[in-house]
Amino acid sequence: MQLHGRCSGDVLVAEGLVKKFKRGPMIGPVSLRIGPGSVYALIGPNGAGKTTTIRMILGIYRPDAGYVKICGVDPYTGRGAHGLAAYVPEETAVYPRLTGYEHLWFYAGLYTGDPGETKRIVERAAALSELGEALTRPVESYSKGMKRKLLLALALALNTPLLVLDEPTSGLDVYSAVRIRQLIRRAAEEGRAVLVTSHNMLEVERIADRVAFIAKGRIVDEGRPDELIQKYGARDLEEAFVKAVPRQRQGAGKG
Ligand SMILES: Nc1ncnc2c1ncn2[C@@H]1O[C@H](COP(=O)(O)OP(=O)(O)OP(=O)(O)O)[C@@H](O)[C@H]1O
Repeated sequence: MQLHGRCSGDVLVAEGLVKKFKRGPMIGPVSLRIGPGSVYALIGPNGAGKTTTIRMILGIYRPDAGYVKICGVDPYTGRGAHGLAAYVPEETAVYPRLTGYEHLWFYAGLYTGDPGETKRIVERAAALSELGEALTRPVESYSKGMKRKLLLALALALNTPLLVLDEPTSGLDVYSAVRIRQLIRRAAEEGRAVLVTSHNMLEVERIADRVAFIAKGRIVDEGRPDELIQKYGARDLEEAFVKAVPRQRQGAGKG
């Protein structure tokens, strides 16, 4: 597998990102960087601002302050950003009437205009999904976990420098979760930069090279899992997180 030579230096640079919701809290400022070959985990309580941060990074929300560069390109203005990031949101959105294969062809075709490359992505995603014959059935017949596996397999099969996975293993059975974690590590070994959110601390300890604790819309601490565990005198990352983010600092604050 070819490394992602399209980026020199960090794949993702996010600097001082702020989002102020009209009727809601202020998220940020948030800054983070992810280099090629690295898995970066955002950990935080419900409502801390993880998904909002991801949406700003991907150009879905325009930040009120700060900037994002993916391989040097601003994803909001869009010019040259196509094909730089693959994203699996927390809520799995699929077209119910399309079969699994039709989904793969549709999204792979959006990613690349090249028919040969589209076919390679579809074949790779089909194999990674392990959905077998089910890929010929409409997605409305899939379980929640099967839909998730389909979209994860597609994102893993795309050759984007940045891979963003919002709670990737949520709702997956143990075997599938173990496999997805292996595939996330493999994606990093292939040179991709991976941004994940997770509420599963054991998972984060296993897959992440760096971790950020986020609370009330801000990054409270950041480092390698072992560094954070040591810094907080904790037995594991879960304990370090609970020490770093006391309960009253959980959700995002009002702007
Ligand atoms: N479109 C919106 N309008 C107003 N407020 C919003 C909007 N989207 C998110 N928020 C608020 O911003 C805060 C952060 O939400 P966000 O979805 O980023 O949290 P999260 O860390 O991803 O949470 P979870 O772990 O529950 O998925 C919450 O208080 C949420 O209510």
